[in-house]
Amino acid sequence: MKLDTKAIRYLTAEDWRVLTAVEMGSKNHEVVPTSLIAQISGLRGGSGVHRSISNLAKVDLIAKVKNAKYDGYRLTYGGLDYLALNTYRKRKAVYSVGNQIGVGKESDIYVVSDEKGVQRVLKIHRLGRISFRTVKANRDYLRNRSSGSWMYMSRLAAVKEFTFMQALRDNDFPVPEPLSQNRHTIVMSLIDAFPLRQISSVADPATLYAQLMAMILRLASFGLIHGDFNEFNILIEEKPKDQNADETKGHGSDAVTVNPILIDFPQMVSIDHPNAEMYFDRDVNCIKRFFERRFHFISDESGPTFSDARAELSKGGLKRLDVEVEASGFSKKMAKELEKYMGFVGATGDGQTDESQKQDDEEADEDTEEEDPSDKEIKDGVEDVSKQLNDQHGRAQQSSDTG
Ligand SMILES: Nc1ncnc2c1ncn2[C@@H]1O[C@H](COP(=O)(O)OP(=O)(O)OP(=O)(O)O)[C@@H](O)[C@H]1O
Repeated sequence: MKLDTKAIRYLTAEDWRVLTAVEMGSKNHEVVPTSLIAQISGLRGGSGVHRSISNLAKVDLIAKVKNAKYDGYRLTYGGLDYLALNTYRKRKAVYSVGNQIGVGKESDIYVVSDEKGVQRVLKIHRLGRISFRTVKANRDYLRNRSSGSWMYMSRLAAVKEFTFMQALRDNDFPVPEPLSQNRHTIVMSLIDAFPLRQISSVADPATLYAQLMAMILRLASFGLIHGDFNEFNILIEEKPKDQNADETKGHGSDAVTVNPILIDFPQMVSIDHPNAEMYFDRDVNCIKRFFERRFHFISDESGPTFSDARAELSKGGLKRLDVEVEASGFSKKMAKELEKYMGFVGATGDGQTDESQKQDDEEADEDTEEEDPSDKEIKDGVEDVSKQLNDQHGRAQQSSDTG
């Protein structure tokens, strides 16, 4: 679905209250009865509630659902988008929404501006929008999920991305600046660069290759494995070597430095994760394979191994970011829930070969029974996340399940 902001300026204060009420009601009702919407919004009795409900339904921010027992409404992704945008507007994080610049498998990327006209990136997570082609085993499971459970998973993905981006940025990793997070979305700085995937040649592949391998190892030294390190998730920023250099020298091989920027880490895991070694090797091999195919570059060295990664970690002296993120907003419980989902959709990264995809599908198959989250779990989860989101600023949560 597309983000269509046309209707946003026509919503009245009452419409916003009703939209918020539908969201709140969704926490424990898959279909929110009209009477509950009226009650939560505090607009009881007047014709206002009904007018707002019909306004919101007309522009698809809520949708009418006929239940066996009663009729009611559910929030749509459009409604959730509007609520997030309204929060950003109040926080002065986003003033206007511009063009869509990216469509990921499960996200939409927009350029937005703040009040001063500074451009930023709004990333909207849309889990559940997977390509059913790639999902063999769990097709029915996925189709039968309620929209609320997708929204919940999308929130988890946004919280994960924001928490990791903050931790990485704080430790001088080249990632966009995380600016704000709300619901299923994040706002980050705009990187003026192309994905590695779109780059047909580089002046010095050996240097870029070494930079990328060093980044994989440096992540490990902080306790992290990326898990999806590939040409889609790395932007290549080219900067003149000497900012004051004479422009007439042009941008030949000596005139630019090449900075890889990591923009996406949907599968980042701890180096202590049971599959850490597999993820690590896959990251290394992804880059090797890409450099060979695209730049016909083969390194003399075999590339870092998982024991190199472990050795980096045991040098010590650095923070354990895998532990830090758990304490600062993305708990182990949230990680597990998101991982379950990833297992279901076989969402194992852009850079994977068919073979490993097949393997993952088989693994997901075996786990089907056990991994079906109940409605209760989903509801509890929604509450957890709302709490997390409310608490997010400035508080390092003591997670009870860090052990
Ligand atoms: N901060 C940013 N600055 C500039 N461009 C960005 C930024 N973030 C994302 N993009 C653009 O949007 C595209 C998709 O972004 P991203 O990889 O984060 O989405 P995704 O849904 O995770 O994609 P997929 O799962 O298909 O890899 C990127 O390839 C890039 O071109």
